[in-house]
Amino acid sequence: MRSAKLFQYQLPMDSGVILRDQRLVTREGWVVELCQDQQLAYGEIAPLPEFSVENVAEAGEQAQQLLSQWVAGETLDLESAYPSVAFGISCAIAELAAELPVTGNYLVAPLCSGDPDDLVERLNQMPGDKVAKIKVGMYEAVRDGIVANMLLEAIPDMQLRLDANRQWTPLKAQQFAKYVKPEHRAGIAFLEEPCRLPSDSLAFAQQTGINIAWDETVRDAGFEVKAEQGVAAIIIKPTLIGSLERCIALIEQAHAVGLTAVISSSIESSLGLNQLARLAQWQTPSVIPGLDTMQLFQVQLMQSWPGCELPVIPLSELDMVWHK
Ligand SMILES: O=C(O)CCC(=O)C1=CC=C[C@@H](O)[C@@H]1C(=O)O
Ligand SMILES: [Mg+2]
Repeated sequence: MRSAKLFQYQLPMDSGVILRDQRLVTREGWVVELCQDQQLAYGEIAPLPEFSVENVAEAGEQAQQLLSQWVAGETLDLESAYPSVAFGISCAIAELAAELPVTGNYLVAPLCSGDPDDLVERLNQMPGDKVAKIKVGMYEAVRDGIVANMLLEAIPDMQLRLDANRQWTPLKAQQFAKYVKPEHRAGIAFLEEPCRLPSDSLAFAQQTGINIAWDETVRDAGFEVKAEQGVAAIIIKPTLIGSLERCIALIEQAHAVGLTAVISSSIESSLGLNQLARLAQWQTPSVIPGLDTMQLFQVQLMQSWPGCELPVIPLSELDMVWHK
């Protein structure tokens, strides 16, 4: 016996969350509940504005069609579903089948987009490998270079991840690199997407010795996982990529050619974030995932994220919009 429900959520965000061009005031999405033989399982469908191709309404509509098929015992074609829908439904199915292990990797790479002194403080308190992520490309490239160099000098055993989100021209990327002393460059685990064009990013990595990682490029049509000089990692944001199967296939391809795969958030609620931590522990156990995004919310959903004290909204407070 199978049944399914779809709940809608709207969660208030912290005041300063800016996506590419807009402020994200409210995070909207859906919670999938599957029930089979009295067993319940959950998944989150949360298309990210400006990043996802689908919007929240389109995702909800498609989720209802697929869930009806699931209840009827049909095989689902998640490969052609919207990425957020495929991810949310496949997580719930994997949870039901006890395929998605319950232990998670909750060691996150602290994310810093403001004061680098706060980051030094957090890193000094961090157990084990010191990994941090800073957003670059928002201010002067020279300033970014100085900040990166300062952090690498202050914490020599740190592995720094940087993310430029394709903001730099090749010239600006060079200006950045100029301020990072050559002896510190190996401390940069990777710089995500320095330039608008992947070919410029690749040339930058090869010229400067600063490793890069693909994030946006992974979602470009025709992307293939391959080993290239200067490329260290691929970033996998499952909500933007698709089903668990698709994410795992990408992770396996990355490992096969010697690339690191980093599971990263698309600003899911604590429900989805916990599942991402479990996916990370399962498929990329030795890599710190990019999941330091709980701080962007004002509330949590259904489950709490370890160490987070924000209030938790229970499922009973959400509107159930569909069931079968
Ligand atoms: O990768 C991480 O450590 C956290 C996730 C993260 O930085 C992002 C998630 C989603 C959209 C973006 O605002 C941002 C990114 O630029 O990658
Ligand atoms: Mg990015």
